[in-house]
Amino acid sequence: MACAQTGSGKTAAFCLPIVFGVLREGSKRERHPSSRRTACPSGLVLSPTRELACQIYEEAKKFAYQTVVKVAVAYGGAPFGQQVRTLEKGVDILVATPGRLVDMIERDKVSLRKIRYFTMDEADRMLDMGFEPQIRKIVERMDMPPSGARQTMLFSATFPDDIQRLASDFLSDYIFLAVGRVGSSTDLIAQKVEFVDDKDKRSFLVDLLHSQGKNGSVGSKQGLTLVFVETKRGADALENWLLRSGFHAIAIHGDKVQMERERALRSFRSGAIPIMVATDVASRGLDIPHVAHVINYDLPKSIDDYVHRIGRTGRAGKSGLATAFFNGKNLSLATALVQLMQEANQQVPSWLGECAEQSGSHSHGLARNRRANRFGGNDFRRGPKSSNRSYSSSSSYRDAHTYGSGENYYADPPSTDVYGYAAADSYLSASHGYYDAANNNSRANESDGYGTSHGSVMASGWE
Ligand SMILES: Nc1ncnc2c1ncn2[C@@H]1O[C@H](COP(=O)(O)OP(=O)(O)OP(=O)(O)O)[C@@H](O)[C@H]1O
Repeated sequence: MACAQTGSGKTAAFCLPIVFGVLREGSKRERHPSSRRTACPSGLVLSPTRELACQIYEEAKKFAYQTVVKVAVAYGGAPFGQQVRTLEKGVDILVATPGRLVDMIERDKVSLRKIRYFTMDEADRMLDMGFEPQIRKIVERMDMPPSGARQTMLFSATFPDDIQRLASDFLSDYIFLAVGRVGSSTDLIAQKVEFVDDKDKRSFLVDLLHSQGKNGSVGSKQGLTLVFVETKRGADALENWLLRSGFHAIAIHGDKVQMERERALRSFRSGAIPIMVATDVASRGLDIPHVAHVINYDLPKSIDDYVHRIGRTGRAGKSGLATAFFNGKNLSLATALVQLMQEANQQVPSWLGECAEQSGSHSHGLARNRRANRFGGNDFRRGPKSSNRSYSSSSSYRDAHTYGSGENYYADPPSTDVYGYAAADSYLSASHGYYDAANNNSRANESDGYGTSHGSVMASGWE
């Protein structure tokens, strides 16, 4: 179970080991004994959205470049037959969205019986209410080898406790790996919050875009702006409004046919259309290099969604800007937003601090939970109290607690702040289990020698 901030390079972190594993074991590209046409990949990567599946596929192909490893993609909204024909030629690593995968398995086009590497990207999203039944079906009822017989990797920038608990059903004896402050946004993103009433949002947005420059592009020609709204209808309406106001804008949401979605993304990515209005379909995983500004025209309900949305900028060591329109409807988010901004060294407007205080004990409670859940490599197996525990010595902690597998496996931080966020750059990792490289600037060069039974664990930051 691996957590690292948005834009820090998780795709490579799961693709490379799979490609390496397939190469090491020799690409067999097996077919099902009873049906020569059924593909039996050894690696499976699941993604919550079609666009993200395509992006992972493109990345995985690069990592497998000039090797015998074959990568394929299967996602809904695109012609079934075409994808099947590719699979029939043989595939080692299949990247898929859950719905299309289930369809392919049920039609005997794919079998999971040879899976050795199973990855869920955006795993917390994959295991929330929307996807969990499908994932359970894929993992538990579709011939996939059991958890001990395959390597299972779950990746996300956010990992709430309840989802971790659920995820452990799919894992056996696993390591929790955290790089950076889990669930937090990177301080490469400058976060601004403006108080804007619903009725003023359009004119506020237009002013903001005008101040950015011609056509709403940020700075240089390629500076792109991504505007998040709550609903599909809202996305279309705002796209129309922006077009009528003289901006080049395009909308992307789940009600558009796949070709339109892909066209929108292509035009935005290339800079031909510098403003994209999106629902949460574009909030996770998408890596669009020149997104300079993310605007939360409508704030999401959960702070984790906010973290993923603003994470479309400030990627791969670059800086970015995120602006949120906040009003009375967003009070329940105030406390978590204030905390998040403080943790990322952002200036919090005094009125927002007051909103957080006014929003009352309910959200304070939420915030406390979040704090306990978020930092210091917040492996839920450590228990809720761990965030406030002071670690006087690693051995006393190790003696006091043992998790799941019955092994002692800790990487105890020499010191933690009140969030349980380890201040140290790196520290011991024991034989198995929990590992936390707590500093985003963790030093790859100094991180050798973390002897784990899985081999050494490298934590690479941006410096
Ligand atoms: N070692 C590296 N050096 C430079 N760039 C890198 C490195 N690793 C990854 N990148 C680049 O960083 C960008 C972000 O990577 P990636 O999309 O994998 O992030 P992520 O952690 O999965 O983010 P998210 O949580 O938003 O899905 C990509 O453009 C990728 O090519």
